[in-house]
Amino acid sequence: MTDSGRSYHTIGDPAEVEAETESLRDRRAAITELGDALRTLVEQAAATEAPADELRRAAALVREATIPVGKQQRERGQMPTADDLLGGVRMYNPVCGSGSALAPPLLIELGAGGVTGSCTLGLAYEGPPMYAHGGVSALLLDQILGYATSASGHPGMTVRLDTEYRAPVPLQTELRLSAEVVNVDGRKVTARATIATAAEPDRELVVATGLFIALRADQAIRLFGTVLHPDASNPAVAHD
Ligand SMILES: CCCCCCCCCC(=O)SCCNC(=O)CCNC(=O)[C@H](O)C(C)(C)COP(=O)(O)OP(=O)(O)OC[C@H]1O[C@@H](n2cnc3c(N)ncnc32)[C@H](O)[C@@H]1OP(=O)(O)O
Repeated sequence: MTDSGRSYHTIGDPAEVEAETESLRDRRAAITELGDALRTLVEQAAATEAPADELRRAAALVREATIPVGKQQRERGQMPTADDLLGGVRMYNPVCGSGSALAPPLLIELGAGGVTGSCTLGLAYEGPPMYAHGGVSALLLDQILGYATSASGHPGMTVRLDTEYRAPVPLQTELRLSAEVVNVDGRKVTARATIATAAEPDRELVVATGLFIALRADQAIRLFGTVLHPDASNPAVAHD
């Protein structure tokens, strides 16, 4: 989602996302700046035909860059301080996070009947020559399916992802994704998502159906422990 220069993984009305302090805003902007630089590096490294000495020079520069970035590292059980889990801000989400070198990033918008997404995949995501790796398509689809279930008020975890690859997904081409919830059966939520190109949005290249399960409180505690702090206000936890 982007507004006033922000570009990071968030869901919901930005006005409802917790008020950003000036320093948090600045830190998120810096995380996005680093993410942009990393994505450029990853893409150029996947496309480079530079000679060996230039590549070794680049490797030395990158190793140098890891020194300031590596100084203060969080551990697995700690959320990034720039994140707002319940507000939906996940700076390093590998699909949408503006701080992630892995994320295209996929930009997601909430609509009336579901969610839509857009991104362009570079050569770093290549599977078959000129086309996206099938696992990358599944990654994008799982994410947008998760958004659709959350946006419908039924967040959960993916337990099943059926993916039908009808045609290859072209690289360096603007893509359109969409997802909507098609069934809610207690804690089980089914959603459908598609990938198409922006030029031909009705031609479904990849179609996925995802089954999501809302976690019981005991499951959330077992899986996420102190990271999630499950309580009555946590919408990801089913209370039955
Ligand atoms: C901010 C918003 C954006 C968020 C985007 C996120 C998108 C990304 C989403 C993900 O990638 S989540 C990560 C990948 N998923 C996982 O790691 C989940 C791994 N699975 C589990 O940990 C457990 O399956 C889980 C805790 C979710 C559920 O526990 P159980 O497997 O014990 O299931 P449970 O006993 O609670 O069963 C609930 C119902 O689901 C059914 N079920 C569970 N797994 C199933 C399955 N694989 N296929 C079909 N049905 C399944 C189960 O049969 C049962 O049906 P009934 O109520 O009719 O008896």
